[in-house]
Amino acid sequence: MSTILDRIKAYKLEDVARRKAARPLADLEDAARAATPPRGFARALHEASATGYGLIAEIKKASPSKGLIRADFDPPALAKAYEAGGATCLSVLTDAPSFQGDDSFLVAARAATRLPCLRKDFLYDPWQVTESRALGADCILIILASVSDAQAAELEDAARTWGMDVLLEVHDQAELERCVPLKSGMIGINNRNLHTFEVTLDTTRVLARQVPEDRLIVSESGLYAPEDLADLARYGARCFLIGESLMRQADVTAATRAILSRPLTAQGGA
Ligand SMILES: O=C(O)c1ccccc1NCC(=O)[C@H](O)[C@H](O)COP(=O)(O)O
Repeated sequence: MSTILDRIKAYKLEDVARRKAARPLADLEDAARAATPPRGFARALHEASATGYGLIAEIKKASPSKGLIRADFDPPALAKAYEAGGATCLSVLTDAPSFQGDDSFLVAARAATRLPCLRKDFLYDPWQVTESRALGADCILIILASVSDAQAAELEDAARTWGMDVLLEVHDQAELERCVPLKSGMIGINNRNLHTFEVTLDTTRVLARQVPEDRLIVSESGLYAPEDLADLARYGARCFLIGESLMRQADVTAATRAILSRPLTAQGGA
């Protein structure tokens, strides 16, 4: 039986084929070269997590698991609200069919702040990596559950060619082991199973201990309270990717400050 991730992959491959047919590669590469330089996504997270938490705050209108999350949706205003609240980086969903995202949201959010931005989308083809840079992305996501080893290496190489960082996303031990030959220093542990939508912070509790020490851990999804961050910090996660729980708040700046409000101690807990 096909899962949501299978369905996303199927329509994404068709969408990429359409986009490639509509835009010559040379034109896309010109746009990528003309984009403002990458802002150092991984560097920002390393710096923030040296003394506290690194927060990737997500601009997310809707999702397959929750439907519409935020009706009052203004990406530049949300980007500014996150920046004022202390976010380290932004994640912007650009996928339309499942998340009501749009490429223009990334462009507008990045232009509104100085924060490095992740293009949160489903990438299978190096063409999409070049497109991400042309849109201004500072980082791309590679979802190990949805690509082969060869595809992951190819996407990573393309991102490095454009000076972008890469967040490698895993959900189980087998996917984590597949990251070993890859070069990116950031491992995102997604607490959400993208096939079943089940969310448990135990995913981070179990996998974080197995991540090599030279990689930066980002715990993703299902984070609602400062206590969640403090708890996962004890397992070695100092960086977090949070969408829904912040997007549901009227005052996004206050919510961002609040979730970051339990700072780390020297022992790594709060
Ligand atoms: O959010 C979903 O329902 C979803 C379904 C299928 C594939 C991906 C999905 N989400 C992408 C994400 O990983 C999250 O947007 C991100 O980690 C933030 O999660 P949350 O804080 O729970 O909104």
